[in-house]
Amino acid sequence: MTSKLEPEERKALLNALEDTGWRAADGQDALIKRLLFKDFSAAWGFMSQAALCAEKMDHHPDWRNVYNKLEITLTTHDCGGVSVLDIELAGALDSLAEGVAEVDRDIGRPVMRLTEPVEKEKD
Ligand SMILES: C[C@H](O)[C@H](O)[C@H]1CNC2=NC(N)=NC(=O)C2=N1
Repeated sequence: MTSKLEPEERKALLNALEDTGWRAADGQDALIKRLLFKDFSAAWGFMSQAALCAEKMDHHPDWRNVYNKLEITLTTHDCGGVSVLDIELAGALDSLAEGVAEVDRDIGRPVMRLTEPVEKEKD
């Protein structure tokens, strides 16, 4: 069973990853990163490659894609937190994203919506 990173190790590894846009997620023991692509095809192309890579690593991202945006969350179910497997997958995804995506550092924004809220019709 994979174990959670010890606090000191987690801090050091996360510090290094923060330069590439990864953050500790809010309200969940996980890593999160948002990427921006030229268009949907570029996002999907990356996701296809990333899926094959994740499958090889037997460690898989939680992700949400809206057109050219991708929000990736990494966590390890077995231990209910961030393990070395998340750090390794984060590094592999960063290599695949090089040159095809830019980091969306505007992490303070609300989570992407599938649709804009519909304005209620007035009687
Ligand atoms: C049974 C299988 O090995 C596990 O479910 C693997 C598969 N992919 C996984 N992916 C992620 N992100 N976390 C896990 O703990 C995990 N566990």
